[in-house]
Amino acid sequence: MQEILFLGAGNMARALIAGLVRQGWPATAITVCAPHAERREALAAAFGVHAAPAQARVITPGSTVILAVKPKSIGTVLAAWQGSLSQARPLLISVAAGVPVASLQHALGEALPVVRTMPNTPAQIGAGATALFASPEVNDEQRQAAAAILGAVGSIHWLEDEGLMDIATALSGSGPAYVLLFLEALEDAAVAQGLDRPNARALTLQTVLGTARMAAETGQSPTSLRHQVTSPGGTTAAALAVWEEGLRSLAQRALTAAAQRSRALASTSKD
Ligand SMILES: NC(=O)C1=CN([C@@H]2O[C@H](COP(=O)(O)OP(=O)(O)OC[C@H]3O[C@@H](n4cnc5c(N)ncnc54)[C@H](OP(=O)(O)O)[C@@H]3O)[C@@H](O)[C@H]2O)C=CC1
Ligand SMILES: O=C(O)[C@@H]1CCC=N1
Repeated sequence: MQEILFLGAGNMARALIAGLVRQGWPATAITVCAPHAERREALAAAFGVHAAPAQARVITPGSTVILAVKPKSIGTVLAAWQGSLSQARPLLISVAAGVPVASLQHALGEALPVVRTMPNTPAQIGAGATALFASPEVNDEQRQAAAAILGAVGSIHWLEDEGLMDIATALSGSGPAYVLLFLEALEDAAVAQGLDRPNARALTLQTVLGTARMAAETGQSPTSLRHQVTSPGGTTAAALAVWEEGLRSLAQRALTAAAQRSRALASTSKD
């Protein structure tokens, strides 16, 4: 199994490591490197991976490096690792929102093979969704290596146009937060109308889970499945009339805002 070095020990590194180890990736083939000892050691304790301080700049040839730091830290981190990356020429997988391959290669000072990805936090239970874009320097073997790593923690979706990474980021990278906000809003509305919180939470969760599974497993379109719930003149139609007042335009505005922010993050990585 190939060696993986994580640069960064935050939320996304944790989600990917949790998912990889849960899916059977050997923990001893994973090293996590970050400046704060508590955070990297917490990952070592939780998952059995190796932890190393940020100064340990050794990269094994043939390994994969996963860049999991904030866009604004990328310039500093790549400058610090430049010598070791240049020598070992590993496959570099970036999970950073908004940061184009060209910016990463500019920071590296050379065109190393880079797979730019946008995973999401359900990766921690093997239920992630990742969009991927490969730079021209990535060979078939490296493409397969990236697919094996991200594919171990969920579904993978290659994009041929890097420009689409911003909308993929807005949809699936940030998407878990939208679904969670929807869960919160439904649960709170039910509680406000008298349902106890444990029942409100359980009914909300199972409704969203069951509906997503039904859509995935039947292969029917969301529109068709929605019609099956909606009796003419019934309760669902009464609620949908309210949702239709704003939900679709809110979805457009929310994804536009996220995609714009993704594009803007590219400039923070050059600081
Ligand atoms: N959170 C999410 O849902 C998603 C995030 N992403 C992307 O993942 C990346 C990380 O996000 P997230 O995990 O949420 O952020 P966090 O702030 O949780 O983690 C950032 C990590 O970067 C580490 N770091 C900072 N400087 C260095 C350095 N010099 N060397 C090594 N590590 C360093 C920090 O170290 P320390 O812990 O020591 O301070 C920290 O562990 C971002 O680019 C984001 O766009 C992509 C998809 C989804
Ligand atoms: O909010 C963010 O910027 C990151 C990228 C996608 C999800 N979280």
